[in-house]
Amino acid sequence: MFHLRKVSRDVARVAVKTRRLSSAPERSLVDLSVDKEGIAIVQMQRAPVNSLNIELMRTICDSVSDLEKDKCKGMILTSASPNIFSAGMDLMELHNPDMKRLEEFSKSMFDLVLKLFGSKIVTTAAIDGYSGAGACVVALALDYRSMTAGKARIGLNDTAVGIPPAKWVADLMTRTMGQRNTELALTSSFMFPAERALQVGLVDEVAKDKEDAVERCKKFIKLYDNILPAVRTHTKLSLRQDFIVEFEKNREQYLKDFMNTITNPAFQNGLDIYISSLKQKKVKAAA
Ligand SMILES: CCCCC/C=C\CCC/C=C/CC(=O)SCCNC(=O)CCNC(=O)[C@H](O)C(C)(C)COP(=O)(O)OP(=O)(O)OC[C@H]1O[C@@H](n2cnc3c(N)ncnc32)[C@H](O)[C@@H]1OP(=O)(O)O
Repeated sequence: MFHLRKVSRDVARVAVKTRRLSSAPERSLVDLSVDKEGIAIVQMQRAPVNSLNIELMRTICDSVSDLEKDKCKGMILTSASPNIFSAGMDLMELHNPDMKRLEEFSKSMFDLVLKLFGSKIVTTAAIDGYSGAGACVVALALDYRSMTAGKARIGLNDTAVGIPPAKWVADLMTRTMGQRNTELALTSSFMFPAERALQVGLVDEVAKDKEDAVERCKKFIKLYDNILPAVRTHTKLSLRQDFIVEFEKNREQYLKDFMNTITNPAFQNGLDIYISSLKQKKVKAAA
């Protein structure tokens, strides 16, 4: 939890609205606060591993929209879970899914990626722990990433579970890491420690701990203090327009591809085994 000296009225309104959007009224899925300089911290708190289900993705998406409306300077996406930024897509959403919900899930995922990638404000992530697959995609959609050294790993491990990454996912990674590094990362499903992630450009800075990661994000956001926000946004979006246009154009196809992948019986069998192995790990650890 961050202790902020002053929270504006606007921010209080944002926080209330965000809380209402949560699927669990008694406990918000994100903790949202804004400091006196207009920098927001959007802290995911969907225990135990911040797996991205529909509700968490929508809550993040709506939080960013609210921050944009309130003309926030920038946002820092981070996590309340110790040692885990996010475990990626919620596997329970993908396992024996209800078709209607799966479609909603897919839409929420696309909406989130587009919202983050095309956001008017400066978007950053303080990554303090595991950030695999879907979580890495979310991080890649932001402007800047700082990651703590140590046990934390980041990467797109789709091929390790037998799935070729979607074209838009590869495109997103290529924009950040270049063709060669993306090719190596995606074909090997390598999960990068912070120092290696920095070398290939997957993250921008290595931090010593979460607090340091957050501070580095703030410093990055403040780099824009002397640039007119409208000019910065215009420049950013004109450089990103090709990806956004291509995504919108192919969105229906991406949806179909996603639905086909998930509903493929071979994928479901593999997922069965994968989920059992995750549960088994816990049983073994307890023994
Ligand atoms: C499938 C995509 C097709 C193509 C789509 C196209 C584009 C999509 C964009 C990119 C694709 C993304 C796909 C994904 O993101 S799939 C998810 C990938 N994530 C993982 O494989 C991570 C799996 N989890 C772990 O490795 C570990 O849990 C950990 C995150 C490293 C944390 O380890 P630890 O602290 O030891 O905690 P546990 O392992 O004991 O887990 C606690 C608890 O949480 C459950 N859990 C873990 N991960 C997930 C998850 N992703 N979804 C749902 N639930 C998860 C785990 O089963 C434990 O539950 P129980 O307490 O009930 O046992």
